[in-house]
Amino acid sequence: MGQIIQWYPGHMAKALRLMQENLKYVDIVFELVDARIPLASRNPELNHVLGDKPRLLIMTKMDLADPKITQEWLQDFEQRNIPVVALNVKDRKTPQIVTKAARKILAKKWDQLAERGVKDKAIRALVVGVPNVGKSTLLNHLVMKNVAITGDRPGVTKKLQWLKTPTNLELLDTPGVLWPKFENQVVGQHLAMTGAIKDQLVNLDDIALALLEFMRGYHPEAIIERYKLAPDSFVQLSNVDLLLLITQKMGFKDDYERGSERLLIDLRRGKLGTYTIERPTDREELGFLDDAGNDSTD
Ligand SMILES: Nc1nc2c(ncn2[C@@H]2O[C@H](COP(=O)(O)OP(=O)(O)OP(=O)(O)O)[C@@H](O)[C@H]2O)c(=O)[nH]1
Repeated sequence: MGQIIQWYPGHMAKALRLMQENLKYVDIVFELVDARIPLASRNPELNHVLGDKPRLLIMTKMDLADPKITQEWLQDFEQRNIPVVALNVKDRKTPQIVTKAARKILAKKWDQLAERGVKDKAIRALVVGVPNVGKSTLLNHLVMKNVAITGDRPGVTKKLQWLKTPTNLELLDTPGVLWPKFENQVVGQHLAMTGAIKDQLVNLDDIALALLEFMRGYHPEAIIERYKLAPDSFVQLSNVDLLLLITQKMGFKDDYERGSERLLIDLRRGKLGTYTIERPTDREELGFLDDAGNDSTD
């Protein structure tokens, strides 16, 4: 259960401090959030740590999210003057999309540099985000196979290692790990549903019940079809009874822990369709900042 260590406040503080120290070496921060849980997968502390450092918000796993709600989120962040893109990190176009967005954000500064004779300067970036959000996948995808470590830059405790990309980015080789804000039970459930918290750390049947509650309001037909339930099961049964019924249909008799695990695997593998758990209107309920700078940690 080594992962538990990630939740220690001391570790969180240390990681944030390290990130803060590394910030001075980069031009921009790529903050990754999961498109299905754009609130729970952020850490409001980052707003403080970043100060006025340019940031590009990258909503990952767009292919698993509800496209309509992704559009709502894009608008929401844009209205808050946070430059944002949504993507499937593994998509071929990802390096172009990310590089173009970063260039746009830094265009003015780069124009000034060009006037002073500095041409084609690489953009240096730090990738940050909560566990499982896609940081390593993005790094690997951006550098493609031409991994080249550019050496000899000053660093905090050691020389920093940079990865060059074919699109003229230079990425710090170690992404910054952020911890989710974990005070709110519902936030924890959302993180667990998407797999951002390791299954060993949570009670799977609690998460499965939370998932059924979500599906009840959002997408009942996905559950009905997948597990061949009677159409009115959602109306007649409590979540617990529904979970037991689904467990039976899966052939696990009354082993609802196994049923819960399978239900979550089905969700994460996209067998229940695309879904987005959080909408822009959930900010207040989940105790999240409004991104105008007045966040809940102020
Ligand atoms: N479908 C889909 N899967 C993704 C996407 N981005 C990442 N993944 C998958 O999500 C999982 C986690 O990705 P990682 O790149 O390891 O995430 P990380 O942020 O580096 O995780 P930690 O090392 O735990 O901090 C992997 O199975 C990836 O293949 C995406 O945009 N779409």
